[in-house]
Amino acid sequence: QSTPPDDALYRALGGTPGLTKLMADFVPRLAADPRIGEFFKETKLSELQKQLVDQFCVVSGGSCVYEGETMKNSHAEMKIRKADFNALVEVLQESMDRQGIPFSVQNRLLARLAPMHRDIVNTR
Ligand code: HEM
Repeated sequence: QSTPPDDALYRALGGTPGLTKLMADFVPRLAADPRIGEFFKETKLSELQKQLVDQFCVVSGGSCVYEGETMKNSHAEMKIRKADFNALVEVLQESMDRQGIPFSVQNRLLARLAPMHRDIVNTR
């Protein structure tokens, strides 16, 4: 018998409805960000938004299926610096603030995203 997934963080984020609202705010802000908006100029934002909802659901312990690419493959063609990664995290924090997500919940999510920098940041 397998242990049930710990979905406490997923629930604290408001489940799929909460994540859907969060990404609806976050993705347009990313695309408009003066520091990193340029990266997204060829991106179909509605598709990215959907992939992010699924990915954040999985990362936070919800029972979703993420069908997108690995972080390594999806970012390989872009030259992403640590500063770009940090800028994205800042925009995400702004969006989480706007959704009223408590700071402790924000930090639990960010702790699960942080290790992804190894696959995403590929340029000095
Ligand atoms: C924790 C940090 C990040 C996470 C969790 C993340 C997650 C994702 C996901 C799930 C996708 C979709 C992959 C797919 O459709 O198969 C994606 C695509 C993309 N990411 Fe990230 N990403 C992160 C950081 C960054 C950073 C720092 C940049 C650039 C500043 C960036 C730029 C992009 C772009 C431009 C695409 C779309 C590629 C396309 O048009 O198909 N990402 N990311």
